[in-house]
Amino acid sequence: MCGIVGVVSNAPVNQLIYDALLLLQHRGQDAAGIVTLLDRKFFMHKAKGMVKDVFRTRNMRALPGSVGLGQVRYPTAGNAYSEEEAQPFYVNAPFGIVLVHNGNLTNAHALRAELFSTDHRHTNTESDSEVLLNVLANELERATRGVQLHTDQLFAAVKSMHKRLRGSYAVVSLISGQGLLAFRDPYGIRPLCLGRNAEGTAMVASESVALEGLGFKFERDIAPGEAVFIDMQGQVHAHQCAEAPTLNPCIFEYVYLARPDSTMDGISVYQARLNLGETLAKRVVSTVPPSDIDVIIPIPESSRPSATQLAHLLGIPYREGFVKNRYVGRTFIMPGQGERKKSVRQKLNAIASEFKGRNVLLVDDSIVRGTTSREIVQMARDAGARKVYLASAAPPVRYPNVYGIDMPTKGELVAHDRTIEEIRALIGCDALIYQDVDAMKRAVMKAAPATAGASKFAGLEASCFDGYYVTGDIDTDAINRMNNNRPRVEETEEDASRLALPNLN
Ligand SMILES: O=P(O)(O)OC[C@H]1O[C@H](OP(=O)(O)OP(=O)(O)O)[C@H](O)[C@@H]1O
Ligand SMILES: NC(=O)CC[C@H](N)C(=O)O
Ligand SMILES: [Mg+2]
Repeated sequence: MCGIVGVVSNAPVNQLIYDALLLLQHRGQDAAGIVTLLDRKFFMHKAKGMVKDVFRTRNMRALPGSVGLGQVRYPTAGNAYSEEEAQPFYVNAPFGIVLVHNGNLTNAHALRAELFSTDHRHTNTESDSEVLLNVLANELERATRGVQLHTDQLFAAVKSMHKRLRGSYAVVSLISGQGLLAFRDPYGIRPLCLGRNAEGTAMVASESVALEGLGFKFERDIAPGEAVFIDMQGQVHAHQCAEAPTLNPCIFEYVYLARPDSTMDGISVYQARLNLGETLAKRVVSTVPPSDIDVIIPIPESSRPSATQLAHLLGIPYREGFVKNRYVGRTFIMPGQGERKKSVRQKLNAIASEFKGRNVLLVDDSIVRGTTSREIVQMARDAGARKVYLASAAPPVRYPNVYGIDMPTKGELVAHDRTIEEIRALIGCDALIYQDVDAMKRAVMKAAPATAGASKFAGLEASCFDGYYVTGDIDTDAINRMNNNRPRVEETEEDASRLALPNLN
């Protein structure tokens, strides 16, 4: 899950895109980039790092034009260390196209070979997004051969792309001299929405928070399979380009990835997290008697809404026992286990008085590799807690995710092939309570307003919890191939042996 944004205005857009990327920073911390368009010429600046570090004043001055796009990257394919794989990507023909992508292609390997052998196109990085751009270029070239570019050709190109691409993709692209083309995969796995401000500037973005935070009015989500073209005058043309689109948004967006103040496909992320706390409360009481819990403490940041609701329903005091260092980013999306582990300690510090002599129930939104939980449980014990219980607002993450969350190896998942008791022993808590898969799905769907209708959803993409891959073409070979092209980071020996099961006897 990266953050993407595109803008068509009649005033300079560099600052607007920068501000939107800041609002989407939680979706990617690894690299950032902006392209603007002025008189058919693209201006680009991209580099590794957070938005505020990547763009200095001199870089901003070198981004003129009233049309542009940007991205914050969380690598899921290719090389996390490569500056070249920061987005946007550029290709010179046809017309000149730049593109940003959120998601993960599951057939990038086959497409790369096909692009070379059949389409005679060269890609120069390991990024699946560069492959995606070249497929767009190829299909656009084919659709416009011998004719003037018109919206019909743009939509025909997206239609052909849907036939070639597999996996998840929310895309924003700029076509020099023409306008902005945005589209979403036929399963609607990754989010994308559209809005406008009082001056008539149009914006597409991954999350509604980017629109609302900048004074734009949210207009609508882009539908699965739909393409939206915004011409240079700001006029929006939309067309359904997929044959049988269905809406299956990624459930992990609601659990962890998105900001709580965003609404995606009609579902408020905050309300979904409150609901998850509510259903989690039922699981907690069936495992630990509430009278045995003195205090409920969230593991900041993302678990807070679920923890407040849980505490409210159980009638147990809610306390902020961990203080978060706001200058350390999100741990889960950092590349490399060593960095993630170190960051948990740097990021969270316990207030000993909230733990001393108490039975505490710690609440997290999810437990993936178990990095956070293991450190936090130990910190709670070090701070003097008597008993440390742990509850997760999401069920065990047992299967690889191949749609844009970097957790494709089963071996990395603390819950894979382990019983709850084994996981509990590994994490080191006195009781471990997980949400149930169906309860999680119901809790998120319950946050869909009656008017928008739960009926528009075919389901929620929840493969990392239930092992069901909505695109239907994910087997062990596909997962192995993607593993071979994962963002790789050097691991220490200690990291490698980290998940070895301790002797439980
Ligand atoms: O089991 P793990 O592999 O540690 O992953 C799960 C943890 O990572 C995330 O926190 P993160 O620090 O990324 O972000 P947050 O501040 O939004 O909670 C998530 O909220 C869990 O706390
Ligand atoms: N998280 C994402 O959306 C990643 C986009 C793309 N697959 C990359 O690795 O750069
Ligand atoms: Mg967290």
